[in-house]
Amino acid sequence: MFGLFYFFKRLYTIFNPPVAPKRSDALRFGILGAATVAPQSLIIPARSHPEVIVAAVAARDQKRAHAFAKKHRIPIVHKSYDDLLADPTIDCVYIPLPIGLHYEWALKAIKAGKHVLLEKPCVSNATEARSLFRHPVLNKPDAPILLEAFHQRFYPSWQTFMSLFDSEDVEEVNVKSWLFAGLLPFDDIRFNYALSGGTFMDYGAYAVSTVRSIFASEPTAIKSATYRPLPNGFDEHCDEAMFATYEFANGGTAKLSVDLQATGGYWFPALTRKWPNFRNFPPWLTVKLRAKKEGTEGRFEKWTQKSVIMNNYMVPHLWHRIDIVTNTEYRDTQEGGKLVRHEKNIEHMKAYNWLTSEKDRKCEEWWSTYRYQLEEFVNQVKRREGSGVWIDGDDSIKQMELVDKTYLLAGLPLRPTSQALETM
Ligand SMILES: NC(=O)C1=CN([C@@H]2O[C@H](COP(=O)(O)OP(=O)(O)OC[C@H]3O[C@@H](n4cnc5c(N)ncnc54)[C@H](OP(=O)(O)O)[C@@H]3O)[C@@H](O)[C@H]2O)C=CC1
Ligand SMILES: O=C1OC[C@@H](O)[C@H](O)[C@H]1O
Repeated sequence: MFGLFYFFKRLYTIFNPPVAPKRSDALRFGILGAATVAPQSLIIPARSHPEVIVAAVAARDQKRAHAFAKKHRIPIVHKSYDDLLADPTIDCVYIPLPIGLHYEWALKAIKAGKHVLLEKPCVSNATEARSLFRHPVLNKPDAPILLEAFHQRFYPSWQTFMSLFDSEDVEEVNVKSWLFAGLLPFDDIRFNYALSGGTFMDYGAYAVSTVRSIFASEPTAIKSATYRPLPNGFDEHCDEAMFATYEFANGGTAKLSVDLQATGGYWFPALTRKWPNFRNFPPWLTVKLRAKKEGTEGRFEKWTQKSVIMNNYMVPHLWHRIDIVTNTEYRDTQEGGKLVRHEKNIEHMKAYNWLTSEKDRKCEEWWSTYRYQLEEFVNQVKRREGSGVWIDGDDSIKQMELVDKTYLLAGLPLRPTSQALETM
């Protein structure tokens, strides 16, 4: 009963956080585009941050820009994205544009000396990623900060989850990221090749980032990659779903299943094949660790095997649960290792804030993934240490290299490179 009350109170506060008085040295953010995601990813989190002011927005359509600014109490409306970048009162720029425009505007923004919070995935492909993250502007002293906004990695539950195992011991990872069919129209920006759409760019980006973090390395091989196309009449270069298997140097494998139009899976498949499928929503993943021999008692060997499951790894601030499943087996060495006893234990964990052992890290139970991300972004801009969680440019480049390789193996073209590409 009390649990339910605190659950709803936390949810309410995520969307209605207390407003912090702003410091005189607060960073002034501008947003490129009146994007749907901007309130959840920046505008609401900014309210509780004493060092962040959302000061300006620019949209292609002036009426839309003014309506957006009024709704979210943003004082300045610029006539164009270029005008916003030229505004000397703006320190940081948030870019929630379609992926195909990320490179061009992120490059313009860093060249204008702005710090950039860039929506995920950072750019369309690895060529763009290398050009952007290795751009000479970022090597200067006092260079702007550029962050690919993989918000979920900043959240305590992800860090807690990662602390529960050693990457070397991971045998198998299974990621299931399905969005039930019908929520996104087939003409959404996510399914538009010219804008670098595709399910693997969207939900897939989270899945790829996740397995790369879990193994703390890049795959040595892609064992398989297959996709399901969009229905006839929609973009043939965009994947509606992608299924891939990767192999890693420690012998482990990762299986990804990402789908933005999940259907079927019910009884009477012929009848229900087009029904939306809610089975793997919210997205979740399992990490299976190698079995370990714990010791010997007389003729018996004790073995344990753990699996760690992260339920709702993408937006854990709404709700999440970490399950730790431990299988203990006793084997008789005089009977060829015959199983004589099996015990199964399941523990549940949650981490809506940092653990007690991490008390020096700042947090509130109602901070969203985006609020944690904003905290670290500001820490980096202000050259402060922060929680230590960060995603650097090399990480973003490797991420896009794997996305590219997967698309090619699946038989789809790389997402198109921007006309604005600069080669060094
Ligand atoms: N971190 C997260 O949790 C999420 C991240 N995202 C990411 O955020 C970005 C935007 O997603 P979302 O807010 O859902 O999308 P929207 O379609 O709502 O917003 C995209 C914005 O891009 C602008 N835009 C500029 N050129 C184009 C064009 N040619 N076609 C369409 N839009 C254009 C529009 O701005 P204008 O107002 O100027 O017209 C629009 O507001 C994507 O990169 C996506 O991957 C999305 C959802 C969640
Ligand atoms: O980043 C995202 O997170 C939430 C999803 O619903 C969305 O498609 C994606 O762009």
